[in-house]
Order: sequence, then C-alpha cells, then structure tokens
Amino acid sequence: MHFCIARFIWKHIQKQIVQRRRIPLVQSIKETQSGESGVYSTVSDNGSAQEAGISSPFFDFYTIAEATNNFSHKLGEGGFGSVYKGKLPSGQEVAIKRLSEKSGQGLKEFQNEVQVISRLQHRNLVQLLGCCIHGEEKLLLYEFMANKSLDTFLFDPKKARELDWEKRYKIIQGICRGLLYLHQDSRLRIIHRDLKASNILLDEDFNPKISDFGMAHIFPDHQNQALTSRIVGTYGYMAPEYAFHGELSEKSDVFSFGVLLLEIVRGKKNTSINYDQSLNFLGHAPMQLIQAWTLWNEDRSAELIDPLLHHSDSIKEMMRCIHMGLLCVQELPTDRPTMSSILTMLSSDSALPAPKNPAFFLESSNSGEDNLADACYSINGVTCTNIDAR
Ligand SMILES: Nc1ncnc2c1ncn2[C@@H]1O[C@H](COP(=O)(O)OP(=O)(O)OP(=O)(O)O)[C@@H](O)[C@H]1O
Repeated sequence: MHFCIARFIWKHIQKQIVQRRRIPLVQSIKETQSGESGVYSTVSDNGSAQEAGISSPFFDFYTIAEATNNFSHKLGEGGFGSVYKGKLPSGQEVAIKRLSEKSGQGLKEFQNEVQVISRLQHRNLVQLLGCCIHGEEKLLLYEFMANKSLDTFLFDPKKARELDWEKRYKIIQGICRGLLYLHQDSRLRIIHRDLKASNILLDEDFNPKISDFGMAHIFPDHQNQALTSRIVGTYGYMAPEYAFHGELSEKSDVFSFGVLLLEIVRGKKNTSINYDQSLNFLGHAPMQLIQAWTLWNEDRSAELIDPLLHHSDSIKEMMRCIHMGLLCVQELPTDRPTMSSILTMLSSDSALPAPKNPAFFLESSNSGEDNLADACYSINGVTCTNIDAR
C-alpha cells in the first residue's frame, strides 16, 4: 500500500520532469516521506518554512545517459552504487552516483543526502547539482572532483608521493573547517556520521570537500546529542559510545576526524579487527590507535610519521597533528576537543594537554551482542547501515 502511494507520487514527480518544470526538491521529498508513514526519522522535521524556498534541479534520465556516454566512464564504487563521470550539455563536468538495486543503502540515504546537502553551502563540502528519479533509477549529480577521493592517494604507495606535507596540511585544515561548519556554523546542527578518507574528495588543487551525507543526522533546535538504535557508519572510524550504545553527538565526528588525522600523517589505514566470540567478549581494539598512543607516551611519535614525509622540515607540525589526533580519539567524548578548538590548535602553537588513553572497545558479551544486532560494521571500509533497527 505504502509502496503504491510512493510510486504514485514519483510518477507525479516524473510528469513534472517531462514538463521540464523545476519543483522544490525538499517539498517533493516531504510528499514522498508522508506517503511512507514517516519512516525517515533520521532527518528532523524542523525548519520546514525555510525549506520551502529550497529548490534543486531534477535532471532528465536521458540527459544523464547521454552525459555519461551511457554510463561508460566509471570513477569508483561505494555502498550507494557506482559513480560515473559525465559532461552536461553546458560543458560542465559532473560525477553521477547511480543507486544500485543491490545497495544496502537505499531510498532513505538518497533522500537524506538530498535533504542535507541541498541546505548547505561551504567550500569544504561537495556541491550537489541535482538528482534524477526515473522508474527504479535514482541518481545524484555532483560537481566533479578531479583528484577523486583522499583514500585513492593516501593508501596507494605510488600516488601517496604526490601528497607532500603542504598538501596534507591543507587537506586537514579544509576537513576541519567543513566539519566546524556542519557542527556549529551552518543554520543546522549536523553530525556527518561517516567521515573517512573515501568521503573526502579532492579538487584539481587538492582542496578537500566532505561528501556523502546519506547518513548525516540533523539535530533539532537546542539539542546536541541523541540516542539512536540505528547505528550507521564505517568500522574503524566509529566512536565507541556511538557504536555500542548509540550515543550520538558532535564528538562522534571528532573521533572519526582523529582517526582520519592519524591516517593522513601516517599514510596508513586504521584497520584491524579482533572479534573474538570464543573469549565470550567483544574486543576489537583499533591497534593502530593504541600503538600511536603508546609511542606518543614513550616520546617516539616521530616514528609514526609516513616515511614519505621524513625529508620534510615540518616534522614538528606533523607531531602536533599526531598529538591532536590522539586528543580526538580519547575514550570519553567529554575529553575530546570540539572542532572549533581543533581549528585553534591547528593555527597556533599553544601547549596541548596530554591525551588520555584512546578508546579500547571492550564490552561484555551481553551488551556487545545486543548492540551488534543493531549495528552493522564494515570491515573492508565500505559504509554499512542497519535501517531496520528499532
Ligand atoms: N564528486 C566526485 N568526483 C570525482 N570522483 C568521485 C566523486 N564522488 C565519488 N567519486 C569517486 O567514486 C568513489 C565511490 O564514491 P562513493 O561516495 O559512492 O563511495 P565511498 O565513499 O568510496 O564508499 P561508501 O559508500 O562506503 O561511503 C569514491 O571513492 C571516489 O573515488
């Protein structure tokens, strides 16, 4: 029944596309939402008066098929589906995400992405140019980022050479500014929830832009934390209090930022999993965080720096970034700095507090398994969600 209503509304939207009219995107999404009985709890409903003025272009599917030469130039693939390069009739280059039928992420993330990103504008956030809904096809059009995502450089031994410290530092500052905007400076308070190297896009000058807002959470006014049973994100970047107890706050993003910061300085992915049911507890300690903290305590943090950067004369700056990264991944959210203090730390050489121990995820089997039922972790770095929880 709900499906029929949603289909009917989409048919209506498509009719408007054929008539080549621009319709308020958020409004159309709200219509679809109401047809699906308020399933979309991720995005808050406040600020609808402001939303009414927001419009984002709908693109015709055939224009997109032509622009991508029938989806022939694939840029990459993620949890949402494949990403293709295209050129619009205006000559503008675009990246087009095509929702895969097999995608674990789906309509919900599609709508969330459009709702969140179309309401934001910042030079460190990727720009959504429009979307397309055509039968079962759902597509998102973004500005094309010539250097693709940070992971394609950072974790590729050859391409990582192109990322000297100057570029890496510029990337760190840009991510920090983008996150600060989400947490504090935009008119909405937003937690990204899936910050990771593959969600940082780089333009031709290596300016970073945060992407992938399908999982983002908007706090209603006067709220800055929430409890959720819908755990989404990527293993290795998720803060422990969020992964295990669903406690969501801006400090969850700060944790992910810390992991990313350490990855950028080290040139290494923060992967490691130790899921040991035989020991009747869930222990998956992010070994690289523990190792970084141990070396820092032994005054050996220089050993953590990517060997490709050793010749640089900015070693002190890199060690400061390691220190900041460790402050961000501290176990208790209250001990982690806010993005605005991180930006201050980046632009000054004030003394930093000593980091306490990073999060060791060590839970009893009861609480751990209950929460694992709600959470879906990704070991290979691809975003996972559990949209049926609650
Ligand atoms: N706007 C863009 N410009 C250029 N390349 C892009 C753009 N958006 C995505 N890509 C490329 O496509 C790849 C897949 O992106 P996508 O955001 O779908 O998935 P992901 O972030 O890698 O994984 P996940 O879906 O798990 O977050 C990226 O890693 C990137 O290399």
